[in-house]
Amino acid sequence: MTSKGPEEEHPSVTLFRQYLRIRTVQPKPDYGAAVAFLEERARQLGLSCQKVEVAPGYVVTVLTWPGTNPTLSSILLNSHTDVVPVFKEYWSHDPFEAFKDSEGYIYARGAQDMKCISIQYLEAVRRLKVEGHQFPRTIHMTFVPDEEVGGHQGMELFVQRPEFQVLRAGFALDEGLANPTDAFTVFYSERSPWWVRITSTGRPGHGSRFIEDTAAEKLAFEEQLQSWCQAAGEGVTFEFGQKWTQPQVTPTDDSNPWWAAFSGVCKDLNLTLEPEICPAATDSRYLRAVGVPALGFSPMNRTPVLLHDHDERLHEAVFLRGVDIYTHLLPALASVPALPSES
Ligand SMILES: CSCC[C@H](NC=O)C(=O)O
Ligand SMILES: [Zn+2]
Ligand SMILES: [Zn+2]
Repeated sequence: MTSKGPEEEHPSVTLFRQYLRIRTVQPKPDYGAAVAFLEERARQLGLSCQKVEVAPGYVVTVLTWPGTNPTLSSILLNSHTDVVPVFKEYWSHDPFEAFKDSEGYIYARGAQDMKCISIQYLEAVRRLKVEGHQFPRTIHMTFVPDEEVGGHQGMELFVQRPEFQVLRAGFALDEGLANPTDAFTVFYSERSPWWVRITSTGRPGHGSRFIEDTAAEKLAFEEQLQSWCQAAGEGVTFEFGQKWTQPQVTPTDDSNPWWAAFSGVCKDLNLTLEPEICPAATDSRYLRAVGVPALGFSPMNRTPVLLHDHDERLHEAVFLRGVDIYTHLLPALASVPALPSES
């Protein structure tokens, strides 16, 4: 796809670039500006907009497109609003300018992780609404803060709130990763993060030894740490910065009607899926832990994995193809017939 001049730019791309310019960058994200942007989108789309302040200054914004059958559970489309910091000196362009080069690559922090997805959800819903569609299941879009620092002031609190219960989420989509090949990655589970802080009050100097990443999977790992600290002598302690112990798997076979709908659409569109366990933690873990099956999916094929990297970028054609893909996925997901538990 050749690049178009600004006057010819696809409006979905223009909206994406506007959202990328909002500085929701850790450690001091401008969440107020993101919420205002989303409220305006809700107004434009004729959707209700609910703001749930899960902690002071931490708002989860929920845009809702009601379905025709309120007895059915809903589809939850999740994205986080925060982005990771930048080392500006290593970027070819200002990471908050959303510069588009002559080939159509959009450079910005959040271009892959994951402001693209937020706008793709919104633009897919807009298209479907304009075409006059309505589906049995309600579609909620949740825009959550704090994911990049663990989600403790975001999704972790939100799933415990009455406002979350009221959504009656039956299935969720959340972030995945770009895939440099022709295929699309989809995550059905995650590694469980165990972040360990070891404190040694012994002799000064560099007393640390980095832990092999696979060791955290061993059931006896905590005891091993305990014994290492004891063996090291008085005044050596450890604490967990994160310790996730509720790994859940979303089934990827046709016994799961959500998977059947999701993978069926991908098949119809001739998209090759690569189902994997996510090598990192996302807000999906909080959703799965409260019983909501979730898939991590960022529709970016033929795209190098550049999240958190310098020069994070996404081609506008890949972005627009993602809007198309959600435009096909949402009708199928929001039309999944009543589950046995719903009848
Ligand atoms: C699907 S990989 C991305 C997951 C990751 N979560 C926090 O590090 C993030 O950067 O948002
Ligand atoms: Zn992310
Ligand atoms: Zn990230």
